[in-house]
Amino acid sequence: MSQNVTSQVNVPAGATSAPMSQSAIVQLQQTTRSYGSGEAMVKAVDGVDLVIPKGAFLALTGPSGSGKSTCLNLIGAIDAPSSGKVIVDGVDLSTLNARQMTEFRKERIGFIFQEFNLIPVLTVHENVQLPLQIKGGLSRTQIAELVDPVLERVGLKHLAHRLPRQLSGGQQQRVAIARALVKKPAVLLADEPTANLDSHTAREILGLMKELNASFGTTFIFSSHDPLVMEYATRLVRLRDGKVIGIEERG
Ligand SMILES: Nc1ncnc2c1ncn2[C@@H]1O[C@H](COP(=O)(O)OP(=O)(O)OP(=O)(O)O)[C@@H](O)[C@H]1O
Repeated sequence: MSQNVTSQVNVPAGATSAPMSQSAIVQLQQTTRSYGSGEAMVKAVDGVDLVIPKGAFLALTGPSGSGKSTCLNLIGAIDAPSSGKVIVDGVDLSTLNARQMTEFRKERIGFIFQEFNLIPVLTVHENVQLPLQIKGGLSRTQIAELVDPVLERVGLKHLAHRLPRQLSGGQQQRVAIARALVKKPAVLLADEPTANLDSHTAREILGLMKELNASFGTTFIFSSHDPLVMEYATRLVRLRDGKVIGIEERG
C-alpha cells in the first residue's frame, strides 16, 4: 500500500527518500512547534527527538498542555514544525507544500477523535466509504469490496444502514475506526479516543484496536490521559512542557 501511495503523492524531488531507520514509520528530529513570539512565545513541542517503529501501539501521554495534540498534528500533516523534521512513512513532511500535505494526509493517515466526528446524515456504510470516495478512482463494487470486510471486522456489518444517532457511543467509535482503517493508512492517529466512553466500552474499543494493530500491522499512535489507554499501549512516551521526559516499553 505505502509503495503505491508513494507514487501517487506528488512530492518534490528527494522528499520521499528521507533517511529513516529500517523499521521506523515516524521520526521527529529536533522538532519544535512554537506559537506567538517574544515573551509570549509558547513552545508547544520543544526539540523533540523520537523514533516510532512500524506496527507500534504507542501512547503520547502527559499533563494538559504538554504538547500531545501538537505532536499528533505534526505527525498527521495537519500542522508543520517551526524547526526540525517530521518524517512519516519515508516522507520528510517539511518538503511538502499545503496541497501535498493534504494529499499525504488523505492517502496515508487515519484519524480517530474523541467526538467520533461522523457525518450525521450518512449511514454507517456511507461514513466508512467516504475516505475512498474522496480519494477517488474506485468503482462502487471496488468500494464495497473494501468497506464490507472492514465493517465486518469491527462488528458492524449488521448495522451498516443505520445513522450515527441510532448507535451507541462505542458503536459510533467503531464506525470511526472502520472509516480510519478503510484506506489502509500507514499510521492511525487517535486523539483521546476513549474520552467519551464508559470504561467497559473503552476496554472493548482498545481491545479491538489492539487486534487490528496485530492483524493489519497498522501503527497506532494515541494522545491520552486515560490510564486505560496506557494499560493497553505497548510503548508510552511521556511529555512535559513540549519535551519528551521518558519512554517506557511495556509487554
Ligand atoms: N494554536 C495555538 N496557538 C497558541 N498556543 C497553542 C496553540 N495550540 C496549542 N497551543 C499551546 O501549546 C501547548 C501545547 O498544547 P497541546 O494542545 O499540544 O497540549 P496537550 O498535551 O494536547 O493538551 P490537552 O491534554 O489539554 O489536550 C499549550 O500550552 C497550548 O496552550
